[in-house]
Amino acid sequence: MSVRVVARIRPLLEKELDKDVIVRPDRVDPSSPDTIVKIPNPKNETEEFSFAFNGVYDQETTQEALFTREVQPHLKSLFQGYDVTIFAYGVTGTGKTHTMRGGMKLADRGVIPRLLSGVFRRGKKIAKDSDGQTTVRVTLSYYEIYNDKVFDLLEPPEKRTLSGLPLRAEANGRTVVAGLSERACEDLRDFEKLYIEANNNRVTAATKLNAHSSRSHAILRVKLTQTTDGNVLESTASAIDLAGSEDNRRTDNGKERLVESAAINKSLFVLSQCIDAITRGDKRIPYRESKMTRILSLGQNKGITVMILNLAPIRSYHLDTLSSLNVSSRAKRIEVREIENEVVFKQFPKSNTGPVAGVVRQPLRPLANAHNVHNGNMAAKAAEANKPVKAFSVYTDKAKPSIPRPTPGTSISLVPRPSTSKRPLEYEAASRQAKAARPATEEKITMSAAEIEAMVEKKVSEMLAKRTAAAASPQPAPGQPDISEAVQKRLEALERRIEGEDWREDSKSDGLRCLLAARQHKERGDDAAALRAYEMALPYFPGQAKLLGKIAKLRSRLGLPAEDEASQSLVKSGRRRALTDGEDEGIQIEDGPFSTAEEAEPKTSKVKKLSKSKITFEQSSSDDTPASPRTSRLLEVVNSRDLGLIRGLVGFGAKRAQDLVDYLELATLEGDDGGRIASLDQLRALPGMGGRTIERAYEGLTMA
Ligand SMILES: Nc1ncnc2c1ncn2[C@@H]1O[C@H](COP(=O)(O)OP(=O)(O)OP(=O)(O)O)[C@@H](O)[C@H]1O
Repeated sequence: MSVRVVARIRPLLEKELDKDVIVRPDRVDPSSPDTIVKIPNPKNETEEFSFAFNGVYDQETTQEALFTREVQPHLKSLFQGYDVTIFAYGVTGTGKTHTMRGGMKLADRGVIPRLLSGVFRRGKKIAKDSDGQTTVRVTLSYYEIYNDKVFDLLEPPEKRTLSGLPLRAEANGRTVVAGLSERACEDLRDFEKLYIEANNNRVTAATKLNAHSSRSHAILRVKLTQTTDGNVLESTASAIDLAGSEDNRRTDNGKERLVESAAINKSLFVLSQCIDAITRGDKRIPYRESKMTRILSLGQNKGITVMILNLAPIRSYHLDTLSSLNVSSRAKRIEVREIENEVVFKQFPKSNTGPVAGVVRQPLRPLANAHNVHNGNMAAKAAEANKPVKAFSVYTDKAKPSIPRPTPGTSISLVPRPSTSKRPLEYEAASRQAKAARPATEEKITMSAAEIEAMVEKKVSEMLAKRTAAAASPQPAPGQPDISEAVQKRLEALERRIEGEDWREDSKSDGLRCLLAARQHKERGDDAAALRAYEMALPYFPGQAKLLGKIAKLRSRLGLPAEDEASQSLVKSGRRRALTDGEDEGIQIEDGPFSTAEEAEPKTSKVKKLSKSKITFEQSSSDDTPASPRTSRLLEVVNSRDLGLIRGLVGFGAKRAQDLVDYLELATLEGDDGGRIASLDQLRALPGMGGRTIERAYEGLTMA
């Protein structure tokens, strides 16, 4: 079954009554329910885009109706041993919290209290119908991901550590939060008490857009344990209220909010990247890039997933709405193999020694968990059936011709696009075949270094533009030389670094990742998403003329007003403050000016001026005067991208050298200057190269 994606359009708020409504539900034919969301093309208002979903709920939809249609049917499956995940996605202020949590009045209660009510009711019925043979135990854990750190909401805020709780991958493929508390819940009253208390712990702060904006992703896990004659069946319902993405210019966020916002936007951005990667059938899904995506493991959790896309109907959300519609309509194409949890024989704790309602620390379980040990069974079953163990795949309807990409001026209907990508294992098999078919070319490594470099760059470009699926064809395209194993290894190493853990902690890579994603969106023709990604990259590279140029171009293409300088500088100053204060280790960037002398805007160059005034060596070789031999030598070493040579520079350790090389390789993809550094100013403008770094390297050069 694919991830079920439904859209809910919220009503106008009191302050919006005079606003222009641009989002409307529609249906395929008059007798069917709404399944389509229509929204004008921002470039041509006379046309409308249509996005198809599994269900669309209009402004009049009550909390009860939504629950009855979308959640209640899965309660039975939950008790049959399937895991159920329900999550709300959408821009800030679109009604996610309202949908998931709702209000205090009975009619206003959202999905979560209704879900719990259903669980308790059904649990009691099962116990009664079995004459007490079956016991049903409900335990809760509730946590939030705030600035990419996990905090237990069932614990008071004073108990939080700076780094939050760690995540751990279990043998069954699930990601769990280590050291999370669990509390047993006897009935709805128990739950409500806990839930209200925990929500008070949740980090909320007012923004201009929404006075009760939630600044964290909140994840409630309801664990159901059914025991009959010592046999235990466990299943979990997860209800997730994601924080909303937001545009910092629109929300007028302060500095602290900017840091939060960067973390929220990043995780949601990674989520959209994961959705894209899964639907394309990529081998590597970037789950690990954010804690939220690791936990959500969209398409990997083996149960039932419902994504509720919340939408605001008004024009001020136009581009944001389009962007969420794009992401969610792609999510619909993720297919999840439903696998029910196995009944496990287990010595259930005797009632006199077992935990009662109260705090129970979830033990650090051994990797081979006694419960829900799917992996072995799954693997065995999969082997039997000759099926991949992986629980997701993408619809691939190769017989159908591909639907052309939406172009401006065309009304599109985003029904699932036939994908040309392969399922993961097919892909792997194909890539193995491709390697096997390679030996003949492997032997003749007669390329020059420049040719190899060009090949690497071309290949990296393909990889990073996520075209690898196409490249996985067993036969190389006619006329295209295959690449050697050595080059292949180099590419893979680079890709690993980009995808890898080292980069995740490094904010420079976050910025680069945004640039890469922007480029991918641009290639797909999704200008709105590209603009968003470029704008997300801006705080990492403030004042970069090229980046600002791209943003300005896209904004004008999308018919948006030019970038507001004041808000830009707010983003920049907020970013810089966050960096210098070191408030958030997750997004720290190294020291130094980020702008080149030519590119920086005057008001952002305070730090730059300070560091520049200390520099006594050759200031710049960017003007017409020829560079000194020392400058030339330094640039030559840098542009060689030779790790050995670069590490020979004073102040360049392994990490800094590798970062520089990676940056240059990635910059090659972005820029039209071939990623070459032409001046000291340009070099100083690279992330991590500021401060005294370049001065020391320059002074440390010994000239023959
Ligand atoms: N279906 C609805 N019916 C009535 N009011 C709604 C509905 N959906 C949202 N609202 C109202 O809209 C406002 C914003 O909703 P909410 O706080 O749920 O947004 P959100 O998407 O969770 O925002 P954030 O991401 O900032 O947390 C609230 O005042 C809420 O009561």
